[in-house]
Amino acid sequence: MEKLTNPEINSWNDLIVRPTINVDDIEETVHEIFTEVSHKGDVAINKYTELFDGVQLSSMLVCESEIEEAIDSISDDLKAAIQLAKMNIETFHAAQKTATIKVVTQEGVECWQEKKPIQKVGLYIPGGSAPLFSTILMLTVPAKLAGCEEVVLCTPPNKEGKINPAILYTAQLCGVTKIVKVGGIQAIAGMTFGTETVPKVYKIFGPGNQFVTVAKQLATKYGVAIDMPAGPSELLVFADDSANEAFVASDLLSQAEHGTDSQVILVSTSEEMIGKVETELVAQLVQLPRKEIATKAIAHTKLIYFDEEQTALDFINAYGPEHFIIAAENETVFVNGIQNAGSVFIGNYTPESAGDYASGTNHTLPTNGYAKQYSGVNLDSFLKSMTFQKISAQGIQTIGNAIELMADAEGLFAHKNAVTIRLKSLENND
Ligand SMILES: NC(=O)c1ccc[n+]([C@@H]2O[C@H](COP(=O)([O-])OP(=O)(O)OC[C@H]3O[C@@H](n4cnc5c(N)ncnc54)[C@H](O)[C@@H]3O)[C@@H](O)[C@H]2O)c1
Ligand SMILES: N[C@H](CO)Cc1c[nH]c[nH+]1
Ligand SMILES: [Zn+2]
Repeated sequence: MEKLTNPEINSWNDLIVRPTINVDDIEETVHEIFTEVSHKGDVAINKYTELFDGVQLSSMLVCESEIEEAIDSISDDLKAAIQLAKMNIETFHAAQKTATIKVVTQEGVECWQEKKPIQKVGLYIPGGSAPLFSTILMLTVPAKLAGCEEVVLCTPPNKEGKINPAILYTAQLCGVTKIVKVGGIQAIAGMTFGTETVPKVYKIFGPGNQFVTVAKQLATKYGVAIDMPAGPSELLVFADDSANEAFVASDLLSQAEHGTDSQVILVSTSEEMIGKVETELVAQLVQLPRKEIATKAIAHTKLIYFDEEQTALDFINAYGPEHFIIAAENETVFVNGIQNAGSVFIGNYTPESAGDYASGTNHTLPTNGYAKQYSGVNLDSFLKSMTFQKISAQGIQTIGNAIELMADAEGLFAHKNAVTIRLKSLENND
């Protein structure tokens, strides 16, 4: 952990760098695997599953009996919890539906915009260090609400070639019909190029480690869209003296336990609170089953003191955290002033875990500062906006001359002529 006091603005660029592996090294591996999967399909996928996941699979596809077995093995309490979360996520995402926008811009010129589902989508569900079945809810619920026709789910198998039962239960609950046992770069490559078993999709969604995130970014070069770079988890908490240090430490550890490359940061205008949280972190850390992972993540934690709330807020906006918790007396300043964050959690009783699982918001969010330009997954992520227009004879007479003049000025005669020919035809009929 590093403690900093009023860091100068010219040092912020260094402070906001995430503890990630060198992307250049990963890029080389990603390129290699993409090339091989594009040429050899399933053979290449199986090779990399054996290499990275340590298992040789007889079939990549999850079969019906595996799903039935999984359903039987999940407790009723867990099933009820998953169903409650699904209901809240559905309620929140269904409310994001918008009506068609229809406007008559000039008499006889009618324009409208409608949303259409992306027909084929691929969902990546992380499974390397923890089976994130909650991510299935976050991705399938909006995909189904949007009306996507083909939904394929990829997730890595364990060393026995199996998928965690909670992943299978949640997938069938959400109506996923194709579950492929493949993870990491090879999964993203499969959904990018299509193989004998993995369908090619139009857009890939979902979080993952740095290998997955770099692979998703490369997929865009091959014409596949992605939701956003959603890599190793991050949390930034602003806490003043009104915060509860035990709550703050528990939140920071909740994201630190995701992976050794997670980053959690505390920003405060109270030196006393920083000290209290530090003590709590040490006390709570030793009790965690995943303390080895969390300890490594906490090693790159920064505890930053600022004299002024406004400077603290400026720093937070420069950092652009995936998750931002506000535990402050003056919470409105932060709620109104935050510009760059994936998801915001307000007050002492809003743990980040609530958004991870069950409050209703989506947990697939931009990391590594991408909250400055990307939104988290939402209903619109699964839709495209299409525009339509219908112009009457009267309408083309109203705007035709403007089009002719503009086309002429751009030196595009054929554009101009497409209007002129119609105007002349109308004149001749008069
Ligand atoms: N930003 C978000 O919205 C969000 C949400 C949930 C989780 N996450 C993050 O997702 C990540 C999940 O990571 P994970 O590792 O547990 O699961 P994962 O499924 O993303 O990755 C596991 C796969 O990585 C591949 N792999 C492992 N080592 C490799 C190597 N050396 N070279 C090439 N490929 C390799 C393997 O194929 C393996 O199947 C965590 O970092 C977590 O913080 C982010
Ligand atoms: N915190 C993760 C997003 O960064 C999501 C998650 C899933 N399960 C638990 N947490
Ligand atoms: Zn989490």
